Amino acid sequence: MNTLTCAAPAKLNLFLHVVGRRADGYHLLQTLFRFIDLNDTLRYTLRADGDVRRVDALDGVPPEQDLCVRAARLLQQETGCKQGVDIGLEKRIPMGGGLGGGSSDAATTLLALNRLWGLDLSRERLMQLGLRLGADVPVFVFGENAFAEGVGERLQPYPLPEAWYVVLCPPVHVPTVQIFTHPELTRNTISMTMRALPKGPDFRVGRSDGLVLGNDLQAVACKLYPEVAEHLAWLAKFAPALMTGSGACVFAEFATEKEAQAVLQQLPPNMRGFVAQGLQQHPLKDFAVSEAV
Ligand SMILES: C[C@@](CO)(OP(=O)(O)O)[C@H](O)COP(=O)(O)OP(=O)(O)OC[C@H]1O[C@@H](n2ccc(N)nc2=O)[C@H](O)[C@@H]1O
Ligand SMILES: Nc1ncnc2c1ncn2[C@@H]1O[C@H](COP(=O)(O)OP(=O)(O)O)[C@@H](O)[C@H]1O
Repeated sequence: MNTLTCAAPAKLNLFLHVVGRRADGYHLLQTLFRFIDLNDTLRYTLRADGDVRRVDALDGVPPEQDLCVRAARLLQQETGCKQGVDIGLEKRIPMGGGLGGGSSDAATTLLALNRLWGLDLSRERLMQLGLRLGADVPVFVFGENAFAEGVGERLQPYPLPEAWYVVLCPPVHVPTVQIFTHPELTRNTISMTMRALPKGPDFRVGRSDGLVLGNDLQAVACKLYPEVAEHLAWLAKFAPALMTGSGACVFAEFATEKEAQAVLQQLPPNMRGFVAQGLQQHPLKDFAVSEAV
């Protein structure tokens, strides 16, 4: 086996609460991750000389900062592996939209090279390595829709119903760090247990009896980027609408693809968006093996 072609799916945060802050400044979150069927495609080809190379450029991301390259080099450092790889990336997930594309590319790289290089690291070990690359990486290695705590590394599977999403992409780039460091960010939402949430199959975005499940990063993002507020207001005419992650993308949930497409067709010409189906699990879920418990 010399090459592998693998998908890296996007995610939505179906809600996101900021419940505290760690001593190092990182924020403690509670969030619900859902994978969707918008993928980047990555192609890995073995190199015998030990080099890790991106074969096509990604706008605005120098190779040494590229999360795929960093993931591959981290694996080499940690395992002493002497093999290299050429990495091709077909980018479809909008960058900096809160859809987790960079993190997902990194997770897919860890999973794919673990196999291509024959490293045999466990899922848990790959998740630990992933966390060093970004707070969102572990869930993609975990491979299931999940309730996440901590900075996103404490994960419990959360099965979700079939659903379609209209996702709108406001034409702005929202830097994650700008939202998390904003003085007006609220950081004291009451923490809850997963048992307080509706049972997975009953979960509906914005319609969870008695519980307010929003995105605590949204108010600051809307203040700094009025385009985010405008896109939310348009989508909210059809169904409860929320921002994903630190933005800028916003989404609403629908029970059928037909309903979602009907909304997308009414999108004004100055707005961009797409329809995506919620996945039940990550396409590479079976690529890693968990440690025995
Ligand atoms: C907000 C979320 C929700 O899923 O998603 P995105 O909007 O990025 O998709 C994530 O927590 C983002 O995770 P990720 O994009 O991996 O962030 P990182 O690279 O680890 O962090 C970027 C910067 O954001 C701040 N940060 C990030 C995560 C966190 N829990 N607390 C923070 O304060 C830190 O200042 C950090 O330096
Ligand atoms: N392979 C990659 N794909 C996308 N972004 C990357 C990648 N490698 C590094 N980055 C950097 O990570 C930033 C965040 O990207 P991304 O994960 O797509 O968005 P978000 O964190 O908002 O979900 C990008 O703006 C880019 O500078």
